[in-house]
Amino acid sequence: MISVQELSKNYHDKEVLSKISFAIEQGEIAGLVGPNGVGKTTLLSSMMGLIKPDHGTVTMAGELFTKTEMYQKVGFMQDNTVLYPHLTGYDHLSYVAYAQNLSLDAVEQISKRVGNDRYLHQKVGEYSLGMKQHLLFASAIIHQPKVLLLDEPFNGLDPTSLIRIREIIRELAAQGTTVFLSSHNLNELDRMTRHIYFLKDGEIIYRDLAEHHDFSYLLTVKNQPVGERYQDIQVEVINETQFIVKKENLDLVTRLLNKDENPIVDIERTQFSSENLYREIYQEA
Ligand SMILES: Nc1ncnc2c1ncn2[C@@H]1O[C@H](COP(=O)(O)OP(=O)(O)OP(=O)(O)O)[C@@H](O)[C@H]1O
Repeated sequence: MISVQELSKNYHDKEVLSKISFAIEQGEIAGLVGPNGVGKTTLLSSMMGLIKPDHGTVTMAGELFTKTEMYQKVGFMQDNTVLYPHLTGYDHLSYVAYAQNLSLDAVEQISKRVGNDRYLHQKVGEYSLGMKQHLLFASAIIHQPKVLLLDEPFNGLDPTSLIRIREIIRELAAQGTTVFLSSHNLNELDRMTRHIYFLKDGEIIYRDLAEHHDFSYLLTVKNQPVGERYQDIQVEVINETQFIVKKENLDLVTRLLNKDENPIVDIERTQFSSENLYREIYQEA
């Protein structure tokens, strides 16, 4: 889980974060949203202890952000300025594996899973934006973190990569990883989470999208759900692996599917988009 308490950060006399407090439960995927320059990267970097906040504390997976033990439990996908152009993807991942006390087998495994194995031995200076994103994502999850912070993970990804990374994030969350994901891609956030934290004037505005509108979810699962326990839940069946579930039943159905090891392959909110909330909060036309 993630707990942020009264976190403040000023740059010179400009207040970017103003005593921010929030908590994200274990296994949740939560979104962080806000206009350019509002302070999302500052918040994530402060949570990681990479920027020293002026005030406040952060605890992730039970570890305080001031402790080095935290880095064994938390993964952070930063922007690509942290990459070294003269090193290969393999060099980068080997370094992270070494720092995390993992064998080099972990490098091969994670590269296959994320899909950057094809150009692993190429220098990063020759990478496209999407190729760098793959490498940054692989570096952030190579150690199966308990908490995962992602800064703009979807930038520059082609549709196949986007689907794969979305699936990996969901798999990690289903296994108990808490995910905090900063993105300008509201469509993607609509697909992945119902918990959104909007950053405005240094403060956090939390919205549980399920509380705002009466909507349902179209779920696509891996296998046909079977068993008596599904019988009492009102669902609209589309086909063997697709059905619509009302918002109030989503948590229950998700729990049952997790128990049956039947992962949700896709989830789509019907009727509503967080774009409406974004406009309302930032008062855009
Ligand atoms: N090292 C720094 N020194 C001074 N001001 C900074 C520094 N880093 C960031 N800022 C300022 O802090 C504010 C927040 O920046 P930050 O990068 O956190 O925004 P962001 O929400 O991540 O933006 P974007 O969506 O464009 O990535 C901006 O006004 C920026 O100019």
